[in-house]
Amino acid sequence: MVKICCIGAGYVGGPTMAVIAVKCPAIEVVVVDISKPRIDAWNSDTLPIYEPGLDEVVKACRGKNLFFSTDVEKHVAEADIIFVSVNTPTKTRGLGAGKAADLTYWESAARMIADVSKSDKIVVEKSTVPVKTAEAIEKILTHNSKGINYQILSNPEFLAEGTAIDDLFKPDRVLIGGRETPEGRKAVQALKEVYANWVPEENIITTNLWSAELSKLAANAFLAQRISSVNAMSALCEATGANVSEVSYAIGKDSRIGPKFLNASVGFGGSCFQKDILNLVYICECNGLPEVANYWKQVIKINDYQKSRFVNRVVSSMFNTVSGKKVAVLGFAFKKDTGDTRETPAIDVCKGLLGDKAQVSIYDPQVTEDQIQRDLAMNKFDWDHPMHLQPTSPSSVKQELDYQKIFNNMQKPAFVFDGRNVVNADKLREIGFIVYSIGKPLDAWLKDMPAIA
Ligand SMILES: NC(=O)c1ccc[n+]([C@@H]2O[C@H](COP(=O)([O-])OP(=O)(O)OC[C@H]3O[C@@H](n4cnc5c(N)ncnc54)[C@H](O)[C@@H]3O)[C@@H](O)[C@H]2O)c1
Ligand SMILES: O=c1ccn([C@@H]2O[C@H](COP(=O)(O)OP(=O)(O)O[C@H]3O[C@H](CO)[C@@H](O)[C@H](O)[C@H]3O)[C@@H](O)[C@H]2O)c(=O)[nH]1
Repeated sequence: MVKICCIGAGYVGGPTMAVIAVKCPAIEVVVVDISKPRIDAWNSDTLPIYEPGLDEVVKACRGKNLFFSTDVEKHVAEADIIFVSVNTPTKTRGLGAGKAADLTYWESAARMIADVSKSDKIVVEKSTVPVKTAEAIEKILTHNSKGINYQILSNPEFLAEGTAIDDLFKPDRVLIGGRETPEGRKAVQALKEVYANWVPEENIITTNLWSAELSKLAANAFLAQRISSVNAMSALCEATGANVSEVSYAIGKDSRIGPKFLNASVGFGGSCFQKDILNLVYICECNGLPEVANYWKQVIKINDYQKSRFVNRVVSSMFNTVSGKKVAVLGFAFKKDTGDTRETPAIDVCKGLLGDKAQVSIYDPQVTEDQIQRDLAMNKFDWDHPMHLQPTSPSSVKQELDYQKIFNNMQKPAFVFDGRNVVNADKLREIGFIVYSIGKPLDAWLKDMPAIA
């Protein structure tokens, strides 16, 4: 029986390994982590992350061929294939602080693998890492190899939170990079055979190591760039009377552009886009490519601009101050169907409003009050915050808001600011609300109170 061990039981390690286990009954999969509360939660009825469909997959194979354990060394020693799926946050100190990826967790995992291994291993980079990381890992592993043969593969993960299980069941592609040597090709083949249990062969791409590592950063940069592009357009739409949804639809009909990922928003969030673009920017700078670095930096600058623009709209609409005014914030996670608050634009929006002394009440069915308090207490540089994986109790009860009742109880004029273009603005206007929708023609009220973006 092939044995897989995954180091890191987070948003990637947990769901990815659960899907491998459910699709490959002949493989034993053990997910290990240094965090006991996290492992305990994976072994309980309340999983540490909320992801539609995850409970069912875990329940189907946990205790059969899927295990969660804190006994990291034992399971690493026994494994044939080791996935490393630890966090790789942005460095907050020292060389490259604010941009470069912090590989502390990766390095300690690699050193531990070198220490405890007694048989040949395939070590798979699942975490998103800077291009050329495999070379550094190879050095750590082979430095003290005791005759053990290590093959390093890059197998970046492309799942998006909120749709992780669907994405893993039907990936657009699986990417495997390896050394172009006979041993390297053999290792690539071994990993390919795992995925071939459910992924069609034509969707499994094999490349060299550096292409695989860089493709992950490139994919996230391209995706985030689309959002910044449409968000930049949303500002111009508001200034001209164009409607960003109509513009997105019209351009998305061009098959070269395509319709996906063109929704204007208050800005992208999540643990990946900003971190990975900053990392890309740093790599470009280190390779003497400042023009390329500046090009990608703009994607983040527009994202920051979009968040400030939203806050400015709120404040300027209410006579340039929200001091003492009660603002309800509906939704705090970085997107729907997740409880993850890493880099959520809601943090910046709430901080902007609190900075203007608003009274802010926040609600998100997937996020605990403690988590929100921690997020708002953190200063901007604490990019990775390990507390985010506390068990949550997913509530699937959908509650419809009674906007008429809400309106009746609010001070007038009453406002709704929609950072995701999800409310029915016409209906709300009929009730009497002044509504701001990103990138849509402005209400007369808002036109008279131009925001300084
Ligand atoms: N979150 C996503 O949607 C997503 C998608 C694709 C790729 N990625 C990438 O995957 C990687 C992991 O992301 P994540 O969101 O799962 O992170 P996470 O913080 O949710 O999980 C990482 C886990 O690794 C554990 N860990 C750290 N060092 C360890 C060690 N030495 N030994 C054992 N366990 C250790 C931590 O305790 C934590 O539970 C990152 O590089 C990220 O960029 C994330
Ligand atoms: O048209 C869109 C699409 C997304 N978003 C926002 O963009 C952010 C990121 O969304 P999404 O990409 O769906 O979620 P992530 O879980 O961050 O997934 C991204 O980051 C992962 C980590 O690297 C990759 O694996 C995925 O392929 C990549 O989509 C969220 O705040 C969304 O609300 C928009 O504003 N407009």
